Amino acid sequence: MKQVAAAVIVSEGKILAAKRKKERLGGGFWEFPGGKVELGETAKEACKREVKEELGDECQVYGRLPVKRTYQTPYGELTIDFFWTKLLTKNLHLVAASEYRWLKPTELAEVKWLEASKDALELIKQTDLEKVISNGK
Ligand SMILES: Nc1nc2c([nH]c(=O)n2[C@H]2C[C@H](O)[C@@H](COP(=O)(O)OP(=O)(O)OP(=O)(O)O)O2)c(=O)[nH]1
Repeated sequence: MKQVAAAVIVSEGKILAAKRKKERLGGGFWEFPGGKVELGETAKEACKREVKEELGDECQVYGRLPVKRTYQTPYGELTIDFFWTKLLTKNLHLVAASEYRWLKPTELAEVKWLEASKDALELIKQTDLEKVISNGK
């Protein structure tokens, strides 16, 4: 089974959404930056690495979102770990996605998300984002 780590990046009350390039699986749909966990790495480490690869930025990874982990998708069965994440420098190089948007929780439904990201979206809407990434954890 494919194991995936995804970053729910929070900044000033907004969440970073990325649009997958057309030619990729799930192309044209929106997702949280991330990708497959590699051999010998934890999901949290993969989350950090993918943010660096896809956005060119360092980040701080906080806790896991308490949502379902296993999803049946058109691309097979996936285990996805979503992590609350904060960028440390905001030097975004938009390398991996075709487009990015910072969305308020109330605006998340304005883009078409991958099906397996939807539990995370629901949870985000119910969460006080200030609390999630405060305390310098
Ligand atoms: N990053 C991410 N992937 C998601 C989300 N929701 C969801 O279903 N996925 C799926 C899409 C893909 O099938 C899989 C992620 O794998 P990927 O192909 O993007 O991984 P990767 O970046 O390592 O890709 P590659 O190097 O093989 O191109 O997880 C999400 O919110 N974020």
